Amino acid sequence: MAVEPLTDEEIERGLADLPGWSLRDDRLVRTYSFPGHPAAARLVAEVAEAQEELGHHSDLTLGYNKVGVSVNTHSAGGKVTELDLRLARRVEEIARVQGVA
Ligand SMILES: C[C@H](O)[C@H](O)[C@H]1CNC2=NC(N)=NC(=O)C2=N1
Repeated sequence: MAVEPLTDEEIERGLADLPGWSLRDDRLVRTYSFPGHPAAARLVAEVAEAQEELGHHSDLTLGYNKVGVSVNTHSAGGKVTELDLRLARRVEEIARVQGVA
C-alpha cells in the first residue's frame, strides 16, 4: 500500500490519543510493564496476530517483564504514517484488555 509520511503536526495529533506513546527517531514507540514474563509474552503473541491481520508489523522486544513496541513504515522510507498510528491504536486496545494500559 502506498502511504505518505505524516507531518510532525499530524503525528502529534495522533499521539494525543495514545498516552504512553512517543515519537523517537522517526518511530512510534511505547514500553509496557507486566507482573512477570509469561504475561509480557502474551502481549507479544496477541500483537503478532493483530499485526498479521493488519499487514503491518512493529519491532517487538520481549524482556523479563517489559515489552517494547517500535514501528514505522518501511515502504514510506522508514517514516511514520497513518498505518503506524492504526497499529499503535490496536496495540493499545490489546494492552487495555490485558490490563497494562
Ligand atoms: C507486503 C506487506 O504487506 C508489506 O511488506 C508490509 C508488511 N509489514 C510492514 N510493516 C511495516 N512496519 N512497514 C511496512 O512497510 C510493511 N510492509
